[in-house]
Amino acid sequence: MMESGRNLNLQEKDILNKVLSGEISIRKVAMFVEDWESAIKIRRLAIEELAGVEFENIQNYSIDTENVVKKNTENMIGAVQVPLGVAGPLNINGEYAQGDFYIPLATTEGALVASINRGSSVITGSGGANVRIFQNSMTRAPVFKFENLERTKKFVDWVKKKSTLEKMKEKIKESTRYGELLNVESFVLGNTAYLRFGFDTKDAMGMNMVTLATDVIVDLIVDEFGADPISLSGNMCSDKKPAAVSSINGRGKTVVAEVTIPRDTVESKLKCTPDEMVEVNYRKNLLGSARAGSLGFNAHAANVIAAMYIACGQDPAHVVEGSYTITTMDIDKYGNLYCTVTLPAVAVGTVGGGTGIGTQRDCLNLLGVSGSGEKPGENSKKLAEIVAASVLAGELSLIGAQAAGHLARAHAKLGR
Ligand SMILES: CC(C)(COP(=O)([O-])OP(=O)([O-])OC[C@H]1O[C@@H](n2cnc3c(N)ncnc32)[C@H](O)[C@@H]1OP(=O)([O-])[O-])[C@@H](O)C(=O)NCCC(=O)NCCSC(=O)C[C@@](C)(O)CC(=O)[O-]
Ligand SMILES: NC(=O)C1=CN([C@@H]2O[C@H](COP(=O)(O)OP(=O)(O)OC[C@H]3O[C@@H](n4cnc5c(N)ncnc54)[C@H](OP(=O)(O)O)[C@@H]3O)[C@@H](O)[C@H]2O)C=CC1
Repeated sequence: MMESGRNLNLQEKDILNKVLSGEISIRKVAMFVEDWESAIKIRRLAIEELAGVEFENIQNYSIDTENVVKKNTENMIGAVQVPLGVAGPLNINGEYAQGDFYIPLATTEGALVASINRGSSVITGSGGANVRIFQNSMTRAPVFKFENLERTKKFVDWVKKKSTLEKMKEKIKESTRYGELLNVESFVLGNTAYLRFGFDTKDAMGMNMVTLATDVIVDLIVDEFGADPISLSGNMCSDKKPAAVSSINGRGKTVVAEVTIPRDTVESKLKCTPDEMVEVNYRKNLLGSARAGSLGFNAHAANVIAAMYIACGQDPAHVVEGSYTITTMDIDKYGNLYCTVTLPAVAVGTVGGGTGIGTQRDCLNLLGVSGSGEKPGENSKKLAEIVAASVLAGELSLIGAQAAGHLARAHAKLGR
């Protein structure tokens, strides 16, 4: 356990004083000390002085800071901890995820882990969740401006040519070993054109990878067509913002999970009937979301996705895309409950980003997906399937609780 305390050597004291006097900026502390731990300690003590607070906890952590300060977190001063719960076993019959899984959930919302645990037990007792990935394409969309419509049209026609796509595919080899350009779609608004590039990023979630790859493609476009690039990201991607384009066309992995739950299991485990659940799903998730103008038609996909993403070192901002989830519930011909969740945009990786940090790596290891897959891409697909099955568990339990009239009771008992 790292506890870099308040003891400073003479050199560190001198630098702290210079930070406090404004001679050295917080950002540049690392340039004046021998190791990154000293820099973290000096910054934290400086912030204590400047803000008039005394930290009691953030200095205690087990993170290997060398990699974190280089790759993840600028101006590091410590770490916050999020409690980790586990749900499961959750039985999954996916193409990549097969068998029983224990789901790591980093959350402070009482009743959430219990809910996913209940959903997992219902799914596992019903023979498991079937899961399939229907699309795999991480997007980045630069924006270009043209002097007039004629030139805009010429640009879009040029982009459509097979030979242009081939050149772009070749060009990105300058920037990535694993990334592959799959396709490009053009969107026009007046004299502005957006190119929405789709990439296979293998085991990386891929946003850094595709940003760098798109940058070299933009160089090619400038050289070969002479277009005026306005921004490397023009929001048609659409990264970390709710957008119909990502919900409809998909972004990252598009994943669907299904389960059929026997009527008596619904009654004994979820304390309601399949018919009551279908009614709640229809009037709440479908009609209620439509009336609200929502892009998501689910109960709390974001809850499950946030807890898993934080546990597994994913970028939590991509919870936005996770919330496009659509939940369906029907009664099959035997009177059992048939439930599906469709997640159009799951942005997950098992290499890069926060996946290398020790505690997050432990969670990925728990799921058997840390690092590169045996065949690159297999681990991130397995993780995406596990995320979808976990969302299915969360939907079943919460809709069950609302159908049984247990939502408030559960949160009164477990959440306060
Ligand atoms: C809380 C339960 C699960 C109780 O559910 P229950 O059926 O009354 O509890 P039970 O004691 O009969 O236990 C049934 C199973 O639940 C699990 N379970 C039960 N308790 C625990 C526990 N302490 N720790 C771990 N697992 C637990 C466990 O799997 C257990 O099976 P067993 O192990 O006994 O064979 C249920 O009422 C429930 O799921 N409620 C919904 C809670 C929920 O999903 N909250 C999520 C947050 S809500 C929110 O943020 C979004 C919202 C609501 O605003 C969105 C919207 O608009 O809808
Ligand atoms: N830059 C941006 O605009 C944005 C960045 N982010 C951040 O980006 C980070 C995630 O980006 P991401 O690109 O996933 O991660 P990294 O930038 O960490 O890149 C992943 C690296 O892993 C290498 N790699 C090794 N093995 C594999 C494998 N099996 N499959 C794929 N790649 C492999 C790739 O090499 P190579 O490239 O040579 O193939 C790549 O360089 C997160 O920290 C996130 O917060 C989020 C949103 C936007």
